[in-house]
Parts: sequence; structure tokens; C-alpha cells
Amino acid sequence: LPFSSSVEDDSSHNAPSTATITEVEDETDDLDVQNKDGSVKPVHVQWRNINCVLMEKSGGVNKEVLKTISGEAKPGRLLAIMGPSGSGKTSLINILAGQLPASKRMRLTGHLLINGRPVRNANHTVAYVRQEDLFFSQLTVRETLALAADLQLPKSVDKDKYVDDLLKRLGLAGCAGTIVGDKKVRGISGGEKKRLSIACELIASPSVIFADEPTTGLDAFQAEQVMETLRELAHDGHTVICSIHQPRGSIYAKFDDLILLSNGSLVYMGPAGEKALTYFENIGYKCPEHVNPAEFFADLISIDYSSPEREEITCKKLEHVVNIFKGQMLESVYGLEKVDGAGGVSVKSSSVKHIRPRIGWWQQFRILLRRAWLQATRDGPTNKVRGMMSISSALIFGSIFWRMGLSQTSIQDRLGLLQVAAVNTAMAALTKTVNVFPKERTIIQQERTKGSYDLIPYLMSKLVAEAPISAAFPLAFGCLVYPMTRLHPTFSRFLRFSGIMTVEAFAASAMGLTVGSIAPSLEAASALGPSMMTVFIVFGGYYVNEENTPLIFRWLPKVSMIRWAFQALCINEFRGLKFIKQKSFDVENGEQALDRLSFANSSLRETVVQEGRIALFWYYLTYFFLKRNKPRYQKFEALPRPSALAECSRVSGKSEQEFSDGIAEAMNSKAREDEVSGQASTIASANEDEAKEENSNVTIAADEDVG
Ligand SMILES: Nc1ncnc2c1ncn2[C@@H]1O[C@H](COP(=O)(O)OP(=O)(O)OP(=O)(O)O)[C@@H](O)[C@H]1O
Repeated sequence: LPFSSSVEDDSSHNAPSTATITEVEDETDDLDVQNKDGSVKPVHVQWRNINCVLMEKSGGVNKEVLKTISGEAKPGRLLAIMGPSGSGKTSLINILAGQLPASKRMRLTGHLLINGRPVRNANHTVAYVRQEDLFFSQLTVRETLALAADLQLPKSVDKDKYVDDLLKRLGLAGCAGTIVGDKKVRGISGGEKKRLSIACELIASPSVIFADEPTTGLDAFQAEQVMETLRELAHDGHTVICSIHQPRGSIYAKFDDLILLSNGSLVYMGPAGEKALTYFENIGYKCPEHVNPAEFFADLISIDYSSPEREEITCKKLEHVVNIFKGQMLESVYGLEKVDGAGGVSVKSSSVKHIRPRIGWWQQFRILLRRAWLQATRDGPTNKVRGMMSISSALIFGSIFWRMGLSQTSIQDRLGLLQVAAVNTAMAALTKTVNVFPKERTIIQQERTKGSYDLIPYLMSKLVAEAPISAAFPLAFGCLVYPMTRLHPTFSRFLRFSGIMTVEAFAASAMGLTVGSIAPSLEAASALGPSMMTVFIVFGGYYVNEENTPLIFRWLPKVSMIRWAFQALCINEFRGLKFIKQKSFDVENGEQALDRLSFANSSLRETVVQEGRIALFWYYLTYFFLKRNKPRYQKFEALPRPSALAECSRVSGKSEQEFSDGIAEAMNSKAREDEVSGQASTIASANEDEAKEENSNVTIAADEDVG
């Protein structure tokens, strides 16, 4: 269990004000998540000279998000990253968690060490509690945890007991039976959601817990409870790193260590509490009595943009405190030597590893089917809206096309009704899916990052769970519209009518899944889905005859789910129908009507098979895009090793420090690239070698190459 506490006493709990970094004794090669007795394995996270730069398209530096940030987080301690808005807290926490969203415009350099080793060699498990809490809204707290436990824990673990322990430990026992809820249905509170997020993350037994602004949007009491939870987890042996904007005094008192950031620069890194205040007092900034230290720091390191004079004064003050801390840091063991000496200069991989699911496809399918079923059947508001839409549109169309009869004009009415029925069914299914799936996609991407399950069982479970519900709405529509309009009046035709609409709803829903898996946001999906569907409506078989379609668009009717549904509905309706003939050129029977639509030679079976193929095609595309569009994280770029650094510095005419600080810029500047081109291959080969041989003679080889 993640909670059993047995953390070795860390003598650095009372470290001096400028935190010193000591290499953690790592006696075993195995950096497993837990010790054999089940306690959390201590993980020491260290980072050096992290530079994160946003580049302009032209190659120049647009913004320095983080400027040469170094620090550490120790097991058994709660580290808070504080700073004004835009100071780089989220960026730093993302980098440390190995989950900084990748961007072509971003350059990330520096070192990240886990228990003294480059992060790629580490085997630690990371939990990341994000600002946004994403859950399946219709599941209860207990169900949410139980499903996560079923997917992530080995068979040998007593899952019920595990979940009970988690619920108790995180203060969620009281709301275990309450649904999580969303904007439409009220569920648990914001603080409970945050603690549920933490609980879900704890199932993987992480050694390091990251929490990005865990108190945002919570009231004071809830915020206090969430922070208390994180503090307890830290004291249980986890390494806890959280970012926080401006905590109240009682929350600040829970922090063991503190990082202060402003404008991407490090203002302070060391113990929180009195020691941090003493540090600032010693450099001339005393916190007045009875003032919340967090507020004091915020005032000290924020830039006041109210007037040019205030801006200049506050910028100078900030520069002053940043420089003082930089000086102290350079004097301490924060310097480059120790890390570089360890032989690891470039860290090319992020700490996010691809974890394989623990259980087989069948079990994954069963668990996910249960979740999808609960979510689909309990989502009362959505189902109610869909039901009402189906009934109201059936009543409207039923009234407009009331008792059509068998006159010549009824042929046009029939075609109109069948077309609007096909359009209505497709649109309803598509809209429902694009409104729900983008959020679900984020959840499944996060779960898949944790290795909870594979995509195929997920998609299969979704299809199976939603099938009865997706079929219910077209059936309700058909039940009303069919007798009202007096379509071909046999029961078997009615059943086929409903079946065709259901298959079409599946195809439209599958297209909604694809749109939801490629669109970057819910808004984009809501715009993209209906506009794609409009094209399929135009080529839906009613407005443009396929034979008259320009060659370039000929493929469109073939992939339009509306066209195949319309064609199938027409075949179902017209075959065997006799019309009242008054003039010689009148249409005598349904076959003739089908002939005029170019549908005479196709069979119902063929059209339904085509519709099924379209559904499968969209399902496959959804699978493809979900697989392909998994979150990508920014990687650290290679930095020169000391010897090469010295040579680069000599060539560029800059000091080593200057060269190191500006390396991201240098990497992107064409001119500088040319300047250091002689060293580029050296650096690359040195870093490649280093991946193979940690401490060997790579540096010598690099030196020789440079020579
Ligand atoms: N991918 C990006 N593209 C553009 N700007 C970015 C990107 N990532 C970070 N930034 C900028 O870097 C700065 C730091 O951002 P970050 O989100 O880390 O700050 P923060 O301290 O967490 O802010 P807040 O407290 O408001 O969340 C901001 O000015 C932000 O606009």
C-alpha cells in the first residue's frame, strides 16, 4: 500500500538555508517503486541549469520561460513552488514530471537526475495531479477508484481493501457512494474531486507526486484539506512537489521546502518556514510581524506594472534578489561540476515511460465495458435530451408528412421524409458524440500514459456499451414517425426502417469519435463535426444524383453515411409499393421511383453492408488517431560536455557559463550554428557514446575529436 510509512530519517530535514545537494546513496541497481516491506522507496529528484526558451519563427529568443533553474526535491518532504502568475511554476513542474507538452518552438536544456542518475535510467513512478480534474461523471467515487484499481493493480492485491484504505486515507469515505458529477449533474465538491485525483494517482504507488496548483478554485477549508493530504503523503515517504499561487499562512506552514520563481528566474530554493524568512532578512528584506510569509514573498518578487517608475523599481529589486541567490548557489554544490563529473550531460529522454497494461484484453474489455455502461446508462440529462429530441423531431416530421397516401405527389413527400430522417439521425448521433468525446479522450490519454489499458478493448467496450442506447433513439423516432406518416405499412418494413437508422447512427457516432480524436478542443470538434456532415448531406442521395456528380466529387456519395441510409430507406420503402396512376408518364410503382434515383439495381443488404463499412472505417480512423495523437512531451536537448563546452566557449568567444546559459539560443541561431559547426558532430558523438557508457573514456574521445 502506498501509505505504509517507513521513510528513513532524512538528516537534511533541517538543511541550511541554501539547500545543498548531496548524491543519494543508491545501494541497489534497482530503483523499484516500493521497498520489499511495501513502504515507499525514497526518490531524490535533482535538477540543474534548466533552461526553457520559447523561440521565434525567425530563430531568435521569444521568451525565457525558465532561466538556469537548479534545485532538488527530497523524499519525505513537501516542496512548494511559489511565484507570481507567469513565473514558470507550471513549466517547471511539467519539466520535472517529464510532461512538458512538446512544442517545436521550445528549447529545453539542463539535467534531471533521479537518485543521482540521469532520468532515463530511473525506474521511479510519477503521479501527476493536474489542475483540471477529469473523471467519468456518472461513476461514484468508489467505482472510480475500484475501476482504476482493477486496471492497474496485480491480481494478488485485495482490491476492495485497497480501495477502502484509499477512501479512508484521503477522507473520501463519506462521499464514496456519491457520483463525481459534472456541470449538468451536481456531484462531489471541488476539494473532494482534487482528493479523488490524488487517490487515483496513488494507485500506481508513485514515489514522486507532482501537483499543479492543487488548491486552485477551492475554498479555504477544502484547500487546507488538500494540502494536508499532500503533506501527509510526503511524510509517508513520497517526494511531493506542488506549485501554488499564493497560499494562506496555515498552508504555507505545511511546506518543508520552498522554491520561489519570478519571471522565470530562481529567487530562492531551500527550506520553507523560518529559514526562508531568515535568508531574506539577512539580505535586507525582513518580513514584518504577523504577515503571511507567502504574501511577503509575493510582494517582494512581483513586478508592479502600475507605472513605469514602479516597474523599474520592482524589476531592479527582483534582479537584486535573483543575483544574490545566484551568487550563493554558485558557491554551493549547485555548480555544474558534480553533475558533469557523473558523466551525464545530456538527458535525452523524458521520465514518461510506456507502461504495458497489467491485465489481458478480455479483462480490460470487461472492466471498461462496465464503466462505459454505467456512464452511458446513468447519464440522465444527456439521454433525456436525446430522447426528447428524437420524440419532438418525430412529432414534427410526423405532422408535416401526415398520412402520405399513395398519390404521385406522395413520392416526393416520401423522399423528403426519408432524407430528413437520415439527416436527423446522423446529426443527433454526431452531435452527442462530439460534445462528449473530446473530454473522454483526455481521460483515456492520461489513463493510457499510466498503462491502464489498450485502445482496442477500450473502443470495443464503448461500442458494445453504447449500442443499446444508440439503437433506442432511432427506434423511438421510428415508432412515432412510421405510423403517423403511414410509410410502407408492414411490421417487417418498420423493423428494417429502425435497423437502417440504427446502423446509420453508429456510423455517425463513429465519425464523431474520429472528429473528437483529432480536434484539439471541444469547440473545434463541435465546429468540425457538423461542417463535415454538411458535405455528406449534400451528397446524401437526394440533392445530387450520384450519376450527375462531377468526377472529382464522385467518391463523396460513396463515403456518405446519409446517402447509404437514404438509399436503404428508399429501397425498404418503395419496393413493392403501388402508386395511383393518372397520366401515362406517371410513376406506377416503387421500382420505377427507385430507378429515377439510380437505386433500382442495388439491394438493401448491399446498402446496409456499405453503411457498416463506413462505420468500421471511422472506428479504424479513431483508433489510428488516438494511437498517433498521444501526448508528446518536450525532451531535453543535448548539451556539450565540459571539454567540448570549453572548446565551444573558446570558439564563440564567450565564457563557459555564458555559453551554457545561452545554449538553447545558440542551437537555433543559424549563424551560431555555423560558428560551432566544427564542434556539433563532436557533441553529438560524445552524447551518443555517453548513452552507452556512463563513466568511461567518452570525454577523452570527445576531447580528441575536438582537437
Ligand atoms: N508553450 C508555450 N507557448 C507560449 N508561452 C508559453 C508556453 N509555455 C509557457 N509559456 C509562457 O511562459 C510563462 C510561464 O508559464 P507558466 O504556465 O509556467 O507560468 P505559471 O507560473 O504556472 O503561471 P500561472 O500561475 O498563471 O499558471 C508564461 O508567460 C507563459 O505564457
